[in-house]
Amino acid sequence: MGGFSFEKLGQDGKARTGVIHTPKGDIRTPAFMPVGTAATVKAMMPESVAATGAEILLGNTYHLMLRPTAERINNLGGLHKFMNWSKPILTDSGGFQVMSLAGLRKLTEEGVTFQSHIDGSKHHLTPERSMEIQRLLGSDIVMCFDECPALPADRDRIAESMRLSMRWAQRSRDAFGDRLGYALFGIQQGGLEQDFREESAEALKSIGFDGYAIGGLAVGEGQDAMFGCLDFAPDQLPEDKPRYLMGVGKPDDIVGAVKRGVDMMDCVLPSRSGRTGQVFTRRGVINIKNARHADDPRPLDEHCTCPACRNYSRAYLHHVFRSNEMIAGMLLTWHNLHYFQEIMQGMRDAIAAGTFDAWEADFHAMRAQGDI
Ligand SMILES: CCOC(=O)Nc1nc2cc3nc(NC)[nH]c3cc2c(=O)[nH]1
Ligand SMILES: [Zn+2]
Repeated sequence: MGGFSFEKLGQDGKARTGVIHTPKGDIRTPAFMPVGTAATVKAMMPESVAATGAEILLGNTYHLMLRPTAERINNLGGLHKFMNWSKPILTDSGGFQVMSLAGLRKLTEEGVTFQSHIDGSKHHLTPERSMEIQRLLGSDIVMCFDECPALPADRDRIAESMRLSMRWAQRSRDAFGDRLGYALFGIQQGGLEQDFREESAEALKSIGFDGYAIGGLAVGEGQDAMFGCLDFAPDQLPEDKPRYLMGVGKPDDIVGAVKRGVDMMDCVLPSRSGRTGQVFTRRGVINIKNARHADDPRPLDEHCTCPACRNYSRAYLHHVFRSNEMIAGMLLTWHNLHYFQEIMQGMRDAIAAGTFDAWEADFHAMRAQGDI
């Protein structure tokens, strides 16, 4: 079984396209990862997720450690077998979700103690425990245990938090050890500050990782500030390793990030929106709940080849959504995930052909059109 490697196949400006080779399969980049929080991409069967074109999905350490626990999943053969997904899985380290979901948190040099949002039980996460949990799950791409500071934060707080994350990155690396075929990604922090981001990148490079994530963004700073940071942060990271931007995002966020050198992203948006009736299309967003769809015989998107667009009218989707039928979330999630993968495929092809700028112009022009 081979190891883990990143093969760059093309570049257009700062945008790159390539393949991440892993023992569980190849991941073509730029790649979008659906989020499978509780060992399921909500409202989707795993084979449906694969049918959308997804080649890797994300699992959440915080949720799985609380329920059903990493030990139970390990005893049952690991997360791939447990959730019937044989392709690569990336798991987060839990730090970000502890700070955003758990109760009664206490952050120290050692790690984080917190109360479960499910039953109030007390738990402790450290870099070492996070590595153990992700190993028990059988994760193919393991993330360092980090701390993501809530914005806005002053420079001293950002520097202090980043330096803690860098000490935790070293401890994560030491605890991860050498696991052939499995990857450990470091996470750059430093807020929107170019000097702190540089210091963080240097620290991560001196430790050495299989991939480098850009953390601390998509936390309310807004697209302009995020793109401003992405105008320099990816270039601070090794150019021969995958760059992963967490928690992004809307279609135009994704395009802007790839344009600036990002290779991988994850976001709950397409799946969560699918369940709330928000539909993403090449010409903009449709809110299927709106009464104006009640008699509309057209598909969501006449060019889309997903099951929702091939077999159902907007009128039907409006009806089942309004009736709170499960099929609504299933079909709208499937469409959104399919559309997000279509954006990624379009960018991979355009970067390989050296036509990214034209592709991007067309992407934005299509969305400018009014009523959809
Ligand atoms: C997914 C791997 O990330 C981690 O293990 N830590 C981490 N996760 C983040 C998730 C984020 N989601 C958003 N917006 C929706 N911003 C995020 C930042 C981080 C982060 O800094 N660090
Ligand atoms: Zn569709």
